[in-house]
Amino acid sequence: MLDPVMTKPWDFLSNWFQNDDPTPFDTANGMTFWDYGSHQPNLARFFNDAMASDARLVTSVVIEKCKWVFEGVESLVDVGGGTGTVATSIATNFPQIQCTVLDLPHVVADLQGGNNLNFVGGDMFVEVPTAEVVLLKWILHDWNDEESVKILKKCKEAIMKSKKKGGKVIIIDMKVENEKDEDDESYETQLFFDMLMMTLLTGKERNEKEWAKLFKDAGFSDYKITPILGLRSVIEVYP
Ligand SMILES: C[S@@+](CC[C@H](N)C(=O)[O-])C[C@H]1O[C@@H](n2cnc3c(N)ncnc32)[C@H](O)[C@@H]1O
Repeated sequence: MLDPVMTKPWDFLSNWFQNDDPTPFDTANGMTFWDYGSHQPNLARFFNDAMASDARLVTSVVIEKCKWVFEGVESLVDVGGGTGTVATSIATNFPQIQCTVLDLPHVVADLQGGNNLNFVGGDMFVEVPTAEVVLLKWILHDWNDEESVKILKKCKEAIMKSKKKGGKVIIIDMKVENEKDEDDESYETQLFFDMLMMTLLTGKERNEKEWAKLFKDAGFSDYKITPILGLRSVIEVYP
């Protein structure tokens, strides 16, 4: 997070307010964060390592506290699943689930799957592989509402094409609170992540009302939120 590539965009906030670039990162580097990663293996490597470290912690908590979200599931695609830390853990703990990781081609190019795990290079805005369950961990907060609705619609198409009925999207992401409670650090973390998503990407952090609007706009009928770790929740979204 302290690599100059990540810190430089903060110096460009003022310029960005006066131009039409999508993000301060674009103003500082002349391309989007994801394009930069595809040109600069170093950024991609340390970013993917950071994501994998977070994934190890969060997945262990989800598997311990929310095992039931995966019970009875036969196929799952982890969209934007990075180098596969979450999917590997799910594939190991739930051998009956056929797991697929979808990520950008350069991220998954050299990765090998296993018995019930495979990697697919692609673009989630174009197609999400068919599966009963679609997992989105740390994905939708990277994108604005319009982009998030497009991703969710692709996820819904993937679920509807699955032969097994009763599918869902499982989102692992932040649900922010608008009211400030006694925990200053937790409130500051929400604000920091909201600013970080705006500075590096086109995203934002969302409260429950904002999440619910995304789900409705993408054609989903219901959802259930289970808080798991700090500000992080598991959100199950039903077609
Ligand atoms: C914030 S990371 C989250 C990684 C992983 N889900 C985790 O939580 O550890 C976002 C991921 O989305 C991937 N990504 C970005 N644009 C994508 C696209 N158009 N199609 C598929 N994956 C994409 C990135 O390469 C990155 O691995």
